[in-house]
Amino acid sequence: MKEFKHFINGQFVPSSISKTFENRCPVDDHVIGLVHEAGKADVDAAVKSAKSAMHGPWGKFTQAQRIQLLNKVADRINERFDEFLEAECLDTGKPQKIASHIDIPRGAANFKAFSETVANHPTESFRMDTPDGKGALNYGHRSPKGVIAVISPWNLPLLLMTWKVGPALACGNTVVVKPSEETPATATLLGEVMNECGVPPGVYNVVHGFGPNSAGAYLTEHNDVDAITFTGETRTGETIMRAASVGLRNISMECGGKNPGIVFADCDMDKAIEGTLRSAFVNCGQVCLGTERVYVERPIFEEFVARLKAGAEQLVMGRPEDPNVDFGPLVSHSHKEKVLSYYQLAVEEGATVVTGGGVPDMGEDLKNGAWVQPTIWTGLDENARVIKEEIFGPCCHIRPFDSEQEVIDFANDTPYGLCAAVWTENSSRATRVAEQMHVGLVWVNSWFLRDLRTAFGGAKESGIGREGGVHGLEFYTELKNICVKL
Ligand SMILES: NC(=O)c1ccc[n+]([C@@H]2O[C@H](COP(=O)([O-])OP(=O)(O)OC[C@H]3O[C@@H](n4cnc5c(N)ncnc54)[C@H](O)[C@@H]3O)[C@@H](O)[C@H]2O)c1
Ligand SMILES: O=C/C=C/C=C(\O)C(=O)O
Repeated sequence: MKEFKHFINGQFVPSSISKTFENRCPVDDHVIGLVHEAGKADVDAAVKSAKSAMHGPWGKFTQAQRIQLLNKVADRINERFDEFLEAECLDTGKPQKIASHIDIPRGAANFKAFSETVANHPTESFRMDTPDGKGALNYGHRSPKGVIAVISPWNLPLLLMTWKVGPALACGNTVVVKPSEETPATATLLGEVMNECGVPPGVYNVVHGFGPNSAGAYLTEHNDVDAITFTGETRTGETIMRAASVGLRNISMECGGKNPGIVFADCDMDKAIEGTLRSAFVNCGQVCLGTERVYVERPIFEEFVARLKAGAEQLVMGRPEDPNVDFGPLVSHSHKEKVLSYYQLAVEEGATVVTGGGVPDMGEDLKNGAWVQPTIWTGLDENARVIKEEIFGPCCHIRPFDSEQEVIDFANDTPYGLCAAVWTENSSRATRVAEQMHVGLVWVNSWFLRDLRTAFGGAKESGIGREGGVHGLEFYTELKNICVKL
């Protein structure tokens, strides 16, 4: 039986409390392996090793040396691409067709992109006058924060974890990663890659386990953790912020969303349908940036609903390794129960089910998997819970609108503020609407088109802070002003 151990100080180590839990594949519920659960002592050891590594060879590396090493890590992920792909798809059930284009290449790219940013970013400098006429020179100096705790979710495990580990290491920090209990595999595999590339022991550590009273809580409450970067649910983010308040440790929060898609009658209909289909259903709807509320201008409403329904019904479900498959199961049975409870609630709240709404018949072979149907609703009131709460499944509600102001109000009427997609061929309108969205990211005539140099993060309950490009430097480094009297 495969075992997923902690990776501490360059070594794979078992649970100090001799506890393991099963890692199951959501495609058919088979057991992939046993995950070692961290006790407090394991987390202590990981944090200690990360702290010591700051004072070892890693702490003395030049920026160029660090960058060279991280480029090597990226290359090695690509060399072991098939292993990462298989591990990610077993854990999540997602189609290889998707993970081979998104998760694994981005997992590697995250190490290169942030190295480049750090290498090429200037620090500020201000020359000032002084009464003696000789002046003074101020300049900014960035140093690593220290030990960064990385708490990551299960939906894009390698991508979202390396999106934080890449910049953290590029800036010279060390990390302790707590991957989601649902998806321990790729974070563990990355430990092997770190060793193969010669990354010093203690720079990258992984502890496995759950949130409350387990690895997640032990790590975020640990005194020697200098800053915490988190991606996951907003309510979990609140708990982590409370933990971070002790010792006034910095946080970066990327949380939930209930993102609107706004489709104007003057859109390119083919593009809007293709983009909305992806934004609602890719990764079985388990993307924080996904669209769960679609607003369509009334003249094209009927046609849009019919075409989105046709597209949803053409999605091919099946095993990850089948190249024709574009739709996998949800990540787990507990998540399936949550999503199905919203499918039921939608009907209770008065929705018309346009397509889906239940569990597909996947045949004998896959009957134990966490499968649900892609689902589209119409007819709900804007105050319905299904319109207000993040479901994180392959579903969306479509509502007609009559004016630009009306749809802006609908779109913003949510506690979340992660992203929005606007579909129109009128560029003035696109800009006008985009600027009025209370979110961190807007896509016009596209969705999930990512340039790693740009700011990424959410407004309102979708997050605090921005990562990406130079923006991550604010979080991953301590900026010091040095004033030199001339
Ligand atoms: N904004 C973004 O960039 C972004 C990206 C992806 C996912 N998400 C959000 O993530 C959620 C789905 O992921 P999830 O279900 O894994 O989220 P989650 O909040 O349940 O778990 C995320 C991580 O936090 C850990 N955790 C849970 N409780 C904890 C605690 N008390 N202390 C410390 N750690 C704890 C979990 O073990 C896991 O590793 C959705 O809400 C989605 O919108 C946001
Ligand atoms: O589920 C959320 C997806 C987030 C994507 C990114 O953070 C990214 O592309 O960098």
